[in-house]
Amino acid sequence: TRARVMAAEWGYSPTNGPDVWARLFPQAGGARQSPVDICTSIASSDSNLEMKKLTFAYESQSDLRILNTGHGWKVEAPQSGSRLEGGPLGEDIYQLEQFHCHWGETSAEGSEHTVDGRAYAGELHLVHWNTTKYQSFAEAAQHPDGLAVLGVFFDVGNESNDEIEKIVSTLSEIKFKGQFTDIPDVIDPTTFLPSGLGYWTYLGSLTTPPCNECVIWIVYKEPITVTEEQVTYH
Ligand SMILES: NS(=O)(=O)c1ccc(NCc2ccco2)cc1
Ligand SMILES: [Zn+2]
Repeated sequence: TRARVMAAEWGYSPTNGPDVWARLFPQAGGARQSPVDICTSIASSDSNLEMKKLTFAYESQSDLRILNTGHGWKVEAPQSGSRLEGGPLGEDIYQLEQFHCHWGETSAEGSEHTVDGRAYAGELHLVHWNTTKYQSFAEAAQHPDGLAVLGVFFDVGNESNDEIEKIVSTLSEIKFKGQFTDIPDVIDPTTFLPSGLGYWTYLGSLTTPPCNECVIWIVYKEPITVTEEQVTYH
């Protein structure tokens, strides 16, 4: 049926894009949908967040599987030894499940969140789930505090990012949606994070179908620098 075809083919065109996602993914019409435009003038600084520092600890992994999602790349990186906690996350521990990026046709746009109306060239998402309260990623994605996603903006500059290079250097092997390959290099997700650890946080959702309203968003203020080649389709 049309419903099945639609569910398989959500995208970003006028006929299958965000404006019609709610027809098949009811949560897309909800009250806490992501992405949002971050208006820095009304973002309030919350003293308790400073009290309880956000801390993270990741493992380095090799032979991670990278998938062409049709909208960018996704690296499956379940890390039982990883921990994200503190800041807006209360007393719960969140564990890394995967990381992926959103980018555009040109480096003029591509990020999902915008800051005072400004889009960045792209955006990296490190997706974590609440292992204190839930038994699996899929279960956590059904609850308002189930996931925590770290967002890092990509700024285009002259220096390439060595860790991102390890990832995008494999894309020539997975030119088509659904293809995957293994990244031989050792990847340490810590290296994706900017040096300045200031962030904005809000309660939101998955930014793509099924658009579950289950994400505590933590978006770093400082972008990381990548080259044009590292953040555009080619
Ligand atoms: N861009 S994002 O970080 O908000 C994001 C978007 C979609 C998923 N999908 C993973 C999923 C959860 C339940 C069913 O499928 C995961 C993360
Ligand atoms: Zn994402």
